[in-house]
Amino acid sequence: MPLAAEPDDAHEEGEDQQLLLTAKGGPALEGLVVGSYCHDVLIRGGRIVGETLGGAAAFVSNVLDAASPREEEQGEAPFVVVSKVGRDFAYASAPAPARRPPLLCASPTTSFHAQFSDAAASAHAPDRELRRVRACDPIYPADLPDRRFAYGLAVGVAGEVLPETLERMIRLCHAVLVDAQALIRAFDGDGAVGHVALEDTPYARLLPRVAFLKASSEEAPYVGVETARRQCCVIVTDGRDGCRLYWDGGEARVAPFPAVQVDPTGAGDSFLAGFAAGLLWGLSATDAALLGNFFGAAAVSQAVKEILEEKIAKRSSPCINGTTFTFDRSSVHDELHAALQEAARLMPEQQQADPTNGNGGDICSV
Ligand SMILES: Nc1ncnc2c1ncn2[C@@H]1O[C@H](COP(=O)(O)OP(=O)(O)OP(=O)(O)O)[C@@H](O)[C@H]1O
Ligand SMILES: O[C@H]1[C@H](O)[C@@H](O)[C@H](O)[C@@H](O)[C@H]1O
Repeated sequence: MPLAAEPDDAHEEGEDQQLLLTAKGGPALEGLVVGSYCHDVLIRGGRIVGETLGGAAAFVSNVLDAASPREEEQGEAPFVVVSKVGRDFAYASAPAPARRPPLLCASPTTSFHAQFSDAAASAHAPDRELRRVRACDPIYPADLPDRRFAYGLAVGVAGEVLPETLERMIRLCHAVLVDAQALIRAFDGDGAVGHVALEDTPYARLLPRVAFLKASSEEAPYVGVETARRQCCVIVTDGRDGCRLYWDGGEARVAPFPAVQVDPTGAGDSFLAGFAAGLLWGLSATDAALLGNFFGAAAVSQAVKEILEEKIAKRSSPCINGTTFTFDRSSVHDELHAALQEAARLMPEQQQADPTNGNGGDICSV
């Protein structure tokens, strides 16, 4: 496993030269998450169907808070988020930004329009066309705290993690996990998100000092898995089919968990954070990928919450435990019934459609 530090940052003599991501006995497991929060506008059939907090940092924070190990006396999971937003940022009080506030810039918050085809509502992998409509400032090396971290997650969404920033992360962190989307995204004049080959970017030379590189199956061809796996471990996520790990000398498939997919946004981010949490618990990479798959599946299956958000206006006061229960069949009853029925219908369909669900990972050597 490659070490993150430069020779001049070399660890003390006798220090464990392996990945220091273990919950038992290692250094404090503080993490460094670098990538900006953003605004996501979800569009279906030409209509805005949702506006949400986005940015891999937000999804990653939620999963790390839920799943990473911490000492009993620690209130919050130990990690820092370095993220940038503008004064228009709409989600400062959402849990992730409230706990770990972003740096404020003069430029506007990065915003994406995600255009979903109708297939997005089905059990199959959705089509999502992404367009960056606003871009906040990049994150510079000087924006990072000047201290050591057990691990780093480079999770940019709009090219904000500059090559020199990734390099600084590598110097500061024992092990760095990188989402390929932070490295290979390109934006045309309209902001449409495309990809460039990783080997043509200034990030390519940093790969041997990265521990894990995660790419979606759509990004994998731009990463060049066969070349990259000789430099670091590459994980390719494949939606409802789970993921594959590729390293120099072997590969493993790790099976998915069933999910009713409503919105794929954040699946990859949640995967990476779940995977990192698994490593922090001391799991092998293949076992940690199970945790990644679990959180990826959880991220896409927001079915019931989304349905409730869409169909039911917020009550002014919650009435559970109160004396204000009513028993009328309201006007949303039938609509709610139909939406929940559709979600329930998709669940077994999806499980049946994928006979590999529930199987363990198959490891093979190459
Ligand atoms: N429909 C699904 N059913 C079960 N698990 C899923 C589903 N979609 C995603 N996952 C889980 O989440 C992981 C990441 O999903 P995916 O490969 O779609 O990432 P992605 O394309 O990077 O996502 P995004 O860019 O939307 O965050 C998968 O490896 C899988 O474990
Ligand atoms: O919030 C989302 C999410 O972080 C996705 O992983 C990323 O691909 C999108 O660009 C972003 O808008």
